[in-house]
Amino acid sequence: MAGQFAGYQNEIYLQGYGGTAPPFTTDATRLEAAAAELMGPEAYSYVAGAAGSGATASANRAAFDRWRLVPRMLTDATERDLSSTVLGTPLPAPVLLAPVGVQSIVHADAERATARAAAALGLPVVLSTASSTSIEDVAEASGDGPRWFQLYWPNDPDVCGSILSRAREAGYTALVVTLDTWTLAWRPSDLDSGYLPFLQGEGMAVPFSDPVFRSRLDKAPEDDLPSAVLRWISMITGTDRGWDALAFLREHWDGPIALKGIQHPDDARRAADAGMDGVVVSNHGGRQVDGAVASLDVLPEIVAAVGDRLEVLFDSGVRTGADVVKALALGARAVLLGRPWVYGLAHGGEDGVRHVLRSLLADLDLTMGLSGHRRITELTPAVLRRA
Ligand SMILES: Cc1cc2nc3c(=O)[nH]c(=O)nc-3n(C[C@H](O)[C@H](O)[C@H](O)COP(=O)(O)O)c2cc1C
Ligand SMILES: CCCCC(=O)C(=O)O
Repeated sequence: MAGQFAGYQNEIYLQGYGGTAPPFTTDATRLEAAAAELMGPEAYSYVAGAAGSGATASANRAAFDRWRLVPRMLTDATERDLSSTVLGTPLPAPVLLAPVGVQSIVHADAERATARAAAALGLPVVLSTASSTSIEDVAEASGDGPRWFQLYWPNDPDVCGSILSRAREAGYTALVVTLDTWTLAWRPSDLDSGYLPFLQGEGMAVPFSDPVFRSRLDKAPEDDLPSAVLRWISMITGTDRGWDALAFLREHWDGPIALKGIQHPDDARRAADAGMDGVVVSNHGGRQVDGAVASLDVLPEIVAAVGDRLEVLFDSGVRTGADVVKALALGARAVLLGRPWVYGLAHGGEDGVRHVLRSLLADLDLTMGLSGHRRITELTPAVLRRA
């Protein structure tokens, strides 16, 4: 197990392609700057953008900086095993690819490229309902790789049931239900460019390939795109359902379910009361409520509230191996990574995503070893100090 991921460091040195030379940088900030040059300005703003002033997106990063690792010496951490099981899925390391919609605006290979890169490393993709590739096509690209499905919850029960049964059929094992985006937040960069990919029919592959959704339309999406898009948007927006409605999902999904976008311990308790298997502590990467609390800042209290009843996953702001260690030490079962691999996709499709994931895993592996930790279970709050 030693160097299972750390070996990528040697590979880079030996081939002499570190820094900003080809193929790609290993630094998250430079990666984003380079992606900005490669992507169209609208697509870049959409991916990088945040709600409002960007206060929550910045707070997500600042929260990591308030915790520091305390490395331990002579612990014999040369042999390391980062493996873990998350919502029933055995993983080589507790890292998943966060659900990210409309990947066609980033690269022509879109979700297929991402699925292949993730599968090569044994990390799960969480396929977005707002995908630009269908459930079945991504399953095919993912092959034997682990895959989960993220639901934007249609208020038409038959449409919802149809999408869920397609995902189960196609081998997606866990369901992530996103609750924090029942309407899009105020996002100035997209408003200023007047850019919303959905209105151009991007990110519609899941509903448009669904027979039940199609049966709800007067005209097929191929004949009347705007009406089909608006019909779908009207189905997934609104907050007419309450906690009771989770019973419907429990009935229609026989695998684990996690609720994404949880930020209050009482909501986490309600998730546990409703028979959910997990929550994802997340503020959607600062894309929804501007001024919302940093995701990492609420993680400990949510773990304290429900950590013994369900699995607590985490996202928003993870960029480095040390960030992963900090989130796991504060009680996360696993972390989801968002924007960085999307920038990798912009750089080089499947290779770019793989590079970003391998870089993060190598950094995580080295940070674990150099801090004196061999296993994920050794990460507890005791390995951190407040800065
Ligand atoms: C371009 C983009 C699209 C996203 N699309 C979705 C989505 O379709 N469903 C969802 O649950 N979250 C979506 N998210 C949120 C991510 O799943 C995740 O919560 C967030 O990106 C994590 O923060 P990070 O980017 O700082 O790592 C999206 C994020 C970005 C940047
Ligand atoms: C319906 C919104 C899908 C994309 C998304 O979640 C985001 O842009 O943050």
